[in-house]
Amino acid sequence: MISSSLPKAVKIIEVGPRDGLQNEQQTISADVKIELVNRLSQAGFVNIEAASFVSPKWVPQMATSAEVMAGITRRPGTLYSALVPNMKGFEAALAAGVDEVVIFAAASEAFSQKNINCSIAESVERFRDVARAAKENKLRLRGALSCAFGCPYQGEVSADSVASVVQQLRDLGCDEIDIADTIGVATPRHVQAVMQRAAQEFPIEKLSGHFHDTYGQALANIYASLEVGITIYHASVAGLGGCPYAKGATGNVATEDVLYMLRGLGIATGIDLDKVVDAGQFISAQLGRKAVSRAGNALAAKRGN
Ligand SMILES: CC(C)(COP(=O)([O-])OP(=O)([O-])OC[C@H]1O[C@@H](n2cnc3c(N)ncnc32)[C@H](O)[C@@H]1OP(=O)([O-])[O-])[C@@H](O)C(=O)NCCC(=O)NCCSC(=O)C[C@@](C)(O)CC(=O)[O-]
Repeated sequence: MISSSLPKAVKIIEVGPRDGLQNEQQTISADVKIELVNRLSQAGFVNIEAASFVSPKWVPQMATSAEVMAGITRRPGTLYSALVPNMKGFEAALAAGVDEVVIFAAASEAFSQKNINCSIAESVERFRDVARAAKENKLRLRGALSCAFGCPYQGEVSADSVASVVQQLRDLGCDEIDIADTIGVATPRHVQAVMQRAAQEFPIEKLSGHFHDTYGQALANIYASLEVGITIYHASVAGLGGCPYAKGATGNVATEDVLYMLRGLGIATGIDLDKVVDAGQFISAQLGRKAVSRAGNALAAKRGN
């Protein structure tokens, strides 16, 4: 059932420093990453995905994660999150002082193998220890579910496969679960169907939408998710991003575009759009290219920078 009214407020998780930068071919210094996180903190995000404690052989760009976590200025009220694939990653994340660990599974067997070198069942077993350790250390636990709308290796992914992994992540004790369109193939009705199926297994207010914009559908998919009551969204400043294990995947939906749309809809986020535009211009200049965010570039041009 689609509710006729949209939520009055939503939470935006800024994933640019992690999902956004992990696929960059050029080495980005820890100092630049720290400056980016600091600028995003000042913009008012309550949750920033700042790091990833994965194997540096698999994702070299994230090898500076401990340095980044040590160098940032923490804003009271902001949670700093990091991806953790196993206990080795958990120990590093704990030592680095992350507030929230993100275990990441897939709704597709093929993607699970390519991304974390094990089956979905094996990944859930591996995450069991991480989940227990997170609880023991009073860290927040988030579960990410990749390829919830399609897989680059096996194609279609059913809503029931998504629901089955949502159930398993719920049983591990996740506080929040991300339903991710890793390769950006979803369209609005499909998104609503999958979100509603996932919500049969996990409270809808703790489900989030993580949309890549590969096919230009991300804002439409967020609007469709708002219609069914999803109130947490991931976005990446300047539209940074791509997954190293999903060929052709482009960036996450740009945070500036999402904030611009939400502002127009009268939906509160608590985030200062101007400061996000500045952060987007900063990181794009560092990367030597124009930001992918249409709203970000338009607002920057209007201001004359
Ligand atoms: C899971 C593994 C480690 C398995 O990788 P493996 O090769 O099967 O594991 P292993 O246990 O044999 O370890 C291999 C080497 O990595 C080391 N190692 C092992 N673990 C760690 C660790 N945590 N931190 C640092 N080092 C580690 C380990 O010590 C060893 O080093 P060596 O002995 O060869 O020198 C690997 O596949 C991996 O790191 N994968 C991560 C891939 C990744 O980060 N992908 C992008 C994430 S984005 C995503 O998933 C989608 C999402 C969440 O963004 C949502 C969306 O957009 O849709």
